[in-house]
Amino acid sequence: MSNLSRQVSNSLNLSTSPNLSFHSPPTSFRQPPSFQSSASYSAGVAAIAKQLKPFDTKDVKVLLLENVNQAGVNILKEQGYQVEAIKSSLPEDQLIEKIRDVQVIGIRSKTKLTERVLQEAKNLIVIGCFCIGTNQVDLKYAASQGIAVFNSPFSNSRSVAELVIAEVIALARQLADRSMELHNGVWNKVSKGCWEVRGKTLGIVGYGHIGSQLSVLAEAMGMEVIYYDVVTLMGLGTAKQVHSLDDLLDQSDFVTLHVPETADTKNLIGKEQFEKMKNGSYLINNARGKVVDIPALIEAMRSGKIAGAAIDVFPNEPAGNGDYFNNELNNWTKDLQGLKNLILTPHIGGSTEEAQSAIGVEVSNALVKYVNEGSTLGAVNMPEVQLRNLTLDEPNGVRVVFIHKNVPGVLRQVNGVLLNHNIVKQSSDSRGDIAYLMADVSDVKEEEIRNLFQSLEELPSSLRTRMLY
Ligand SMILES: NC(=O)C1=CN([C@@H]2O[C@H](COP(=O)(O)OP(=O)(O)OC[C@H]3O[C@@H](n4cnc5c(N)ncnc54)[C@H](O)[C@@H]3O)[C@@H](O)[C@H]2O)C=CC1
Ligand SMILES: O=C(O)C(=O)COP(=O)(O)O
Repeated sequence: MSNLSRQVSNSLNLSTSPNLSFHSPPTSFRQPPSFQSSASYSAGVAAIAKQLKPFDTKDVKVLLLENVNQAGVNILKEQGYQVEAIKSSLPEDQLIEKIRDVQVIGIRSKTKLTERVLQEAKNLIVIGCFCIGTNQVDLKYAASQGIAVFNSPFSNSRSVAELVIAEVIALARQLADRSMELHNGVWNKVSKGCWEVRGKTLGIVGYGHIGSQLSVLAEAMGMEVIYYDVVTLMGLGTAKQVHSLDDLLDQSDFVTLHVPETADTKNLIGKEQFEKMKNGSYLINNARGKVVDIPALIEAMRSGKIAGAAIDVFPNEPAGNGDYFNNELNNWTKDLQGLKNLILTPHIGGSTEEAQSAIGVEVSNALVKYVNEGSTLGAVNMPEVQLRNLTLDEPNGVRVVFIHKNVPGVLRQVNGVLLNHNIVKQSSDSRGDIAYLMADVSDVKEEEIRNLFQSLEELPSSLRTRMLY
């Protein structure tokens, strides 16, 4: 089959453009990979894994926004994909224009992939969030269109935790103000209102990857650590979980937020919560802009209730470097900029060389595994399904990926379509309304692929079908 040319139209969801012709992967893509399935070994045959490619890889169009790290860009380019990498996010109209054309999009925290945008993304099969948060993507709608979403769940956690440590000390010592004053020629040597952090209590809201990492670092500096989380979690070191957010606010000298943006965390910290915090305590927000009611923070800082704050994330953030951060973006910006002992940073919590290259590699590899092999391992909106490799000694093997509504009777229908072929292996799982099925089928002739594809697409439960070979 490898030498046959394929004419398969875009309506089959096999490629981007209706007019493209499809060819087998070049032989250069069939290098023996380092991984061989354990089953092949156990059979005593060192079978070579077959490198699956859905289409001539240069037909795969990828749009990367928000300055995705070069290590990630390179991985996608090495596959032969057509990669367009842009340093900023795009206004919605330009995003819609571009997303229509691509199978793969990579974004960071800024680009909103709403239902409105995704409705236009007719060719899109997968989204890579080159960051932790996935709140910027309508995950449910994406799944309903058979679009898988991947992220990097912890590659920048350490970077955020270290930034918080820096901020805790900087706030306790009013470091940003002193530095700013001296930049302006003012010598202001003060100790009033400046503290050591040793023995102070750090209250962590959200004890996940970042919160728990931070917990360890803070204890090493001699801080007491308490945390609040909706889930009961084991504290690291001597950190203790408290029963409620109010308990945490009541006991903490520093409150730091590490929750995702959800309906429940919107304005989690507002006027009422500031009143419950200790007099002269500090707030740090590296989570998401909407988690804190900023006008309420401004009031609490003006009154002296809150002695300092560090804010890295904002409800509306500029599209890219060099853009203005002013009242047009958020109508309280000027008031915020006028406050003392307030550290403002441009969403740099995860912005380190280490984190960005690790994220680039991790997410790009997940995208390649999904595009080429159908593996959903690590997907955030689909069940996780993967199959061991097809091997080169299985001639004319085809991998069927069938994303479908999670309703009764589908497996019977799919196996009905595949009736005349040997299903070498099959795996299927569901997550909410969506189910994902992969099957490796042997001895499929070139001309049969289209028919199998069409028969699967015609099943009432079908959301998206892909044939990899
Ligand atoms: N400033 C930056 O550059 C970065 C910001 N982030 C933000 O930090 C967030 C947290 O990241 P991770 O620690 O990796 O996430 P995670 O998912 O590992 O942990 C989040 C924790 O928050 C808890 N949680 C959820 N809702 C809660 C609520 N209402 N009250 C209390 N706890 C709640 C969860 O149970 C979980 O333990 C991300 O979702 C992202 O929005 C992440 C990386 C970089
Ligand atoms: O990882 C996250 O969720 C972050 O907030 C970091 O976002 P960024 O990649 O800097 O746009």
